[in-house]
Amino acid sequence: MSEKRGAVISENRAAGATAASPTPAGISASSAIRGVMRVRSYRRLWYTTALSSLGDWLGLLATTALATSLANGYQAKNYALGGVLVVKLLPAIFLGPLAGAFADRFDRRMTMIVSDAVRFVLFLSIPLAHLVVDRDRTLAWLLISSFLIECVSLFWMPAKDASVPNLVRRDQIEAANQLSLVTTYGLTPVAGAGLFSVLSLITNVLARHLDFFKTQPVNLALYLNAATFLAGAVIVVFIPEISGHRNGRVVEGQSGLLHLLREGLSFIKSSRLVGGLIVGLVGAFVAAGAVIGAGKIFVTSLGGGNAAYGVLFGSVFVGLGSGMAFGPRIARDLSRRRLFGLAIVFAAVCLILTAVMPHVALATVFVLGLGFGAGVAYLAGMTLMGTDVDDEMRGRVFAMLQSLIRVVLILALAAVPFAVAQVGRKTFHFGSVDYVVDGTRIVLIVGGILALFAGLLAYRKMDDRQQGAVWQDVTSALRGDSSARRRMRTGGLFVAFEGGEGSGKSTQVERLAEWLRESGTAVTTTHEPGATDVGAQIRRLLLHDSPALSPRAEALLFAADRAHHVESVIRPALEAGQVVVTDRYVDSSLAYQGVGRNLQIDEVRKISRWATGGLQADLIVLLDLPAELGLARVRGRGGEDKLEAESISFHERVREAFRMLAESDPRRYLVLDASLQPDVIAAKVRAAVSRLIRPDCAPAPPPKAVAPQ
Ligand SMILES: Nc1ncnc2c1ncn2[C@@H]1O[C@H](COP(=O)(O)OP(=O)(O)OP(=O)(O)O)[C@@H](O)[C@H]1O
Ligand SMILES: Cc1cn([C@H]2C[C@H](O)[C@@H](COP(=O)(O)O)O2)c(=O)[nH]c1=O
Repeated sequence: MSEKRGAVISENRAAGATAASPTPAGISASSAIRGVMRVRSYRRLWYTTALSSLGDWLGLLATTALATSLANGYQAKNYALGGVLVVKLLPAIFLGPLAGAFADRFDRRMTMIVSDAVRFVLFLSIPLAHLVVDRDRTLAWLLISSFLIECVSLFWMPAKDASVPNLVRRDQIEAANQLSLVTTYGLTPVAGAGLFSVLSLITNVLARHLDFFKTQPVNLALYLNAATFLAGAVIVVFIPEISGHRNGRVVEGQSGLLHLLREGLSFIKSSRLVGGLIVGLVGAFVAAGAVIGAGKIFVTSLGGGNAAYGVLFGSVFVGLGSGMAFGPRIARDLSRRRLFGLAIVFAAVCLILTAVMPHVALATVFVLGLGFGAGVAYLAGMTLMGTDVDDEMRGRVFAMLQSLIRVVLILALAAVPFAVAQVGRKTFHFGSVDYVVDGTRIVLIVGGILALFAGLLAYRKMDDRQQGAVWQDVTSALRGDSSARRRMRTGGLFVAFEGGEGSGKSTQVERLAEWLRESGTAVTTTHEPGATDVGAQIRRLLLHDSPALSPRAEALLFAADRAHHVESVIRPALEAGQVVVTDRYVDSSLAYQGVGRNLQIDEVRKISRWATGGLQADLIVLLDLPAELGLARVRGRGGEDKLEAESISFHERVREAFRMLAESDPRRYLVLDASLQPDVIAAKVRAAVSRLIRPDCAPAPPPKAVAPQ
């Protein structure tokens, strides 16, 4: 429509729409994960991650089992087992930063392929060595190859982690990390343990008939383990998108690894975000190390046995998993920078409370909370590294933090039993009563206090909303108190129609409003740009007056129109409990300016969020139509405006952008084929709107006959 009227306000009987079926402004974890898995290149990377992680867990079980079976005597077996664990942890301490620089300097895909191929050969060499050399030499080779495998894994990990943000959209990074963490620490350990047991059973059966399997009890697992890495390498060959980014670029002048290392270190020193992440993660892992290191003695001091220790230990991981799975759902729109520090503070408080509990069961509850906080923080940290650290630094930052985590864990695990022994039992006298306090409690409290300071410091360093009160943020996040929900409690509902030129938005806005009015609902129909007096002038500037505007100026003018529109038309109508139906809203800016004009979609989103004060539509109806068809519809009416006059490829990109936006948040969108008959479209829209304004979720009976769908 070339010239639009002002906002039409219909003051019918008050809506009284006691909408009880809230449409969350966020997106459910499962649909976010489905969305990210629809990205082909990411899906392939996930297959590789899953295979590699399965190989890692299977490899850990198989190599430790083989090491103990190769050693003779109780002590030697323990040394062999400890030896495998030590050689697995050691490389991270000195190789981590170098591996990160490597991931930033060389083609990440090639790094992953070569790493997987080398791991395949190394894992395969262990059972082969077992076939040709004696037990002692096999054990020696097992330790050497485990060390080398770990070194190679250090190159694979940052290359993989740093690639994820290049394969998915920015708003999908959190879901991608969630999936990757759940796969690595939830699914594959269980699958690896299950597979290991099954392979052991098979080996036992085979050993009854074949001598080979008697002497080679875990080799089947090692062969399969090697195969997972080979398969992983092959899959990465088919993810060319990983290579299409900055990695592999030769930094002009100085491109050496040493230079990259120095550059990485100075970036890490100067970045408040990375500084906050370091402090926070050190705090979180000191807390985790304290619980793991002191857990057994702590449980014993409370009168618990091995079973209680197992439950307490397991609770850390159950909490971690829940934090990663449900954290984003609970935190919703809370800034991830704030969330990171707050989650560590929460974990620290839980640790302190754990330490003062009189009973194992109560302590377990707080250990769950501790794990939950750590899980939320870890996911938020990973997400921030993906969203807020530039591609060229990401490998180094990932690698540095991963190394740091390992070092802190090793140190905490080593220091805690020592500290407990030093503190011993303390007796405090209060009047005539003596209180005996176990050393573990004191160590746990100290660990909690350290973590608390770390969380607060991280929060201070990273807070990006220093003007806004944190309590408001937190309470509204916990209540799920999005502006959409609040409005729906007052009865207001905000529906936006979006789509390309001539897709039938104005027609459908009118049809919906007519139906609502007939059912006695107060409706405001409106549009962008130009629904207010000021807006009408902006519309002229944007669409008709010459000269052409620069893309940024255009984006700002659309935002200015929107700010005035929201303030003077939309918000008052919603506050009055009306249904507001708009022809175009924020998505038009994201699609036309963000994608059509090649401005960054996130930048445009920020401007719109600021202009609207965060007001989102409860339902976005996307009328989807090939650009050519829509343009043919509107060109018939003459008087083309500046945007209509853009090329067909511009309008096709805009269409794709609308579809992509809908795909990333399917619960808020109704995507309709705009080539259907107007009556059919109108009926589908009515059904969706009915579900939002009627508590029983049933579509309202149409006020008049409509064509069958
Ligand atoms: N479902 C439909 N099938 C065929 N023609 C339609 C359909 N819906 C609307 N039209 C016709 O297409 C033309 C454009 O419709 P409308 O003005 O509703 O689209 P619009 O999306 O608001 O356009 P604009 O992008 O200019 O705002 C009108 O002539 C209208 O009658
Ligand atoms: C809100 C908004 C609109 N546009 C473009 C899209 C259309 O080409 C015109 C509006 O024309 P209509 O006939 O009123 O649909 O403006 C945009 O580029 N960015 C926006 O935010």
